[in-house]
Amino acid sequence: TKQPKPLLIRRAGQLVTLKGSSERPLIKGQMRELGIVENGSVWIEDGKIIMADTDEAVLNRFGDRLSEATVIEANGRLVTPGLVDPHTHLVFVGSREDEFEMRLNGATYMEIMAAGGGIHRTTRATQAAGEEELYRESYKRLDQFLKHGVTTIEAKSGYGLTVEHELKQLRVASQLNKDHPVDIVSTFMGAHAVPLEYRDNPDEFVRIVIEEMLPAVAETGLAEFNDVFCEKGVFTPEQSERILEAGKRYGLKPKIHADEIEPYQGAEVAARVGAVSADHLLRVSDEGIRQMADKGVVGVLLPGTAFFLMAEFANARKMIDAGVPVALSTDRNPGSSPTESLPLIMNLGCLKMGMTPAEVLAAATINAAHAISRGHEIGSLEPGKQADVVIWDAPNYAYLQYHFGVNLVDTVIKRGQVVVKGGQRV
Ligand SMILES: O=C(O)CC1=NCN=C1
Ligand SMILES: [Zn+2]
Repeated sequence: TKQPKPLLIRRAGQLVTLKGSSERPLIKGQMRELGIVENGSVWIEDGKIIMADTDEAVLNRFGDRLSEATVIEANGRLVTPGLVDPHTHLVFVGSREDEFEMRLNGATYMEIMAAGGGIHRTTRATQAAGEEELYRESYKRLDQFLKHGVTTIEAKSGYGLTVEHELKQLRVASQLNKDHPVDIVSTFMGAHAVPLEYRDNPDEFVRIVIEEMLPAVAETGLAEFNDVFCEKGVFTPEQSERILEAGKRYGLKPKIHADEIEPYQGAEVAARVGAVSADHLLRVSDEGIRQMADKGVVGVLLPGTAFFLMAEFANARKMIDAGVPVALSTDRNPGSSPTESLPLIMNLGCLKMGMTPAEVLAAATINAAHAISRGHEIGSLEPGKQADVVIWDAPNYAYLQYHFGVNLVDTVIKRGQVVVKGGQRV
């Protein structure tokens, strides 16, 4: 078949390459080394980055083929790798703005959940929904992600809580991965909540997750990771560890929702099981931080949830300085973080978690890629990487965090194809 024409993105004011970060996530001062090339250009062929360097160097090598290439002028604007969101609950139906209003009238997230709302409510709606409705509602959220510069996301199940409905969610995510430009990496999260009917016997539900759900999911190959909501009133550290160790036996890499609402040793569980990431960490202990840094567990921070639940923010500064590789995510879900704007999450990283504009960019690209085991394919602009690129209506990377609350995405390129132009889907 005829290969598509080469694509040349020319003359970026700042080309953020993040080169040299494919082997392992960035820690400490490395998170501030963005590999910026002034007046940079990118040569793309067959959906891959061939060269990302100064305009002069790229033209020296490819100038004789300029006439056969499609040229996009960056005209001095900022060019970065496509953003990566390593933690979403993408596949669900419905919304919970009434619970949002209840919380603003004094109710708490856990009170609402204990009364049968929250996750249980979205679970009932998702169990009742067909695959077409789940697909259609999730497709719209993927368009929002793409318009905000996000080119790869992780998507969890966890609103099914039965074998049948968990597999339904994972099938929808798999089909969306085929049909939509945004790449999707899937996580099984049967251990998202203890269904109300097992509230008096949670260990029976843990047994169902381990003995019935995990083998069924593993057999389909529809999930790469296994995640658990380790939280007071949900799954204990002991139950979480059993579920994650069982997932490893089926080849599913562990992730964990850790220390989100109460300090609960979730980070310590992550270090013990060798989790790829521990997520939330608003209440993580110093010992948990030390163990995560020691084991290279990526700390995925979700300031959208802290913002939306009016809770305290994770101490990113402390984790970065302690050597934990930090990533950022929207935690897109209908209850605690209903947003697809990873750029807004980056603003919160700066304004509420003590991160610098360079660190939040590393956290929403290469470190997020490592949090979903994709550090070799995406998250930086280097030869051989997938050609996922964003041209921003901004002169430099600091401007992204300075001009907040609006969408500054101009063009998104996914595997070498223009999929957003002038901020609109094409
Ligand atoms: O509230 C939800 O639907 C999702 C959630 N899981 C753990 N925290 C929030
Ligand atoms: Zn979550």
